[in-house]
Amino acid sequence: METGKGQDMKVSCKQNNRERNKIELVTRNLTKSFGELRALDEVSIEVKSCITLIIGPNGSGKTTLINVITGFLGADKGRILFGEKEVTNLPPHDIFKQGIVRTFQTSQPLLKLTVLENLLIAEANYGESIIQSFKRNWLAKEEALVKKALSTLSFLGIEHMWNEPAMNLSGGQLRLLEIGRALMCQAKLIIMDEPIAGIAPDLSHSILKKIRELSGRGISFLIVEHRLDLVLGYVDRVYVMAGGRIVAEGRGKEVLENPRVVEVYLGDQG
Ligand SMILES: Nc1ncnc2c1ncn2[C@@H]1O[C@H](COP(=O)(O)OP(=O)(O)OP(=O)(O)O)[C@@H](O)[C@H]1O
Repeated sequence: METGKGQDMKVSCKQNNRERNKIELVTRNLTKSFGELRALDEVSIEVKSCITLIIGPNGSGKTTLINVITGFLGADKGRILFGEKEVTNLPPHDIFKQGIVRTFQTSQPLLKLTVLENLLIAEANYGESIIQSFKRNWLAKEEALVKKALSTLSFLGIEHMWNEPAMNLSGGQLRLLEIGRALMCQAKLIIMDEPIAGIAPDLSHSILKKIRELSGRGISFLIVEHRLDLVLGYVDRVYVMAGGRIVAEGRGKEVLENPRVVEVYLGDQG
């Protein structure tokens, strides 16, 4: 990994409180409708440089929020700021270039590539400047890139699989690979939709621990996850959505004590 950019996996750089409270991403009154349905209704959140979790019953607007933040859907109203920069309704590739990286399930063609190739491709996709510098000094660049990829795999604990087709990885290892691909893209904020869905508890805890460690090294996370029993112990801030609105917010497990949260979840079961 590159040194001095907060992503060197060998360097411990625990954040102080002020850094952890730095606001990375802000949404202000974000609104999105599908026909008559208001999927997002004046959603205002602050994602600080830590782990922020969004929870809520099915259909409450969590994925729509992620889609609008990452430019996959346009907002009807409202603003999104990343650092000082306005990113509202920018196309996905421009939002990606700002350092907001969304993880996706590894696609079918990528599953045929090796684990290492998956990381190298992620970095190569990062933008023209890298491709240009690659042309200028390709050997040194390639060496550095492979070193960075192997270091990332080692941090994630899947370095022994480097030469295996990604399709040979377990579900949990694939999630780690998705994180690895985001790290190769110099992500400042990683957005993950259900990172531990369908993963056994032991491996889920391993994934969440890695996320926690990365957060301590300056990478922010915005996570949507339904498995509250597993995830709540790892996050710093929780927003609860229902009917397209933020109905509660709090720190970790304490949010579940909020009567409004109990109400929306009980309503979901009924
Ligand atoms: N492309 C779309 N066209 C029409 N309606 C949509 C579209 N995408 C989402 N919706 C609707 O918007 C509402 C919010 O959906 P969204 O997927 O954001 O909820 P969610 O909280 O992510 O749900 P889940 O936890 O089940 O994934 C739902 O009523 C959904 O049916």
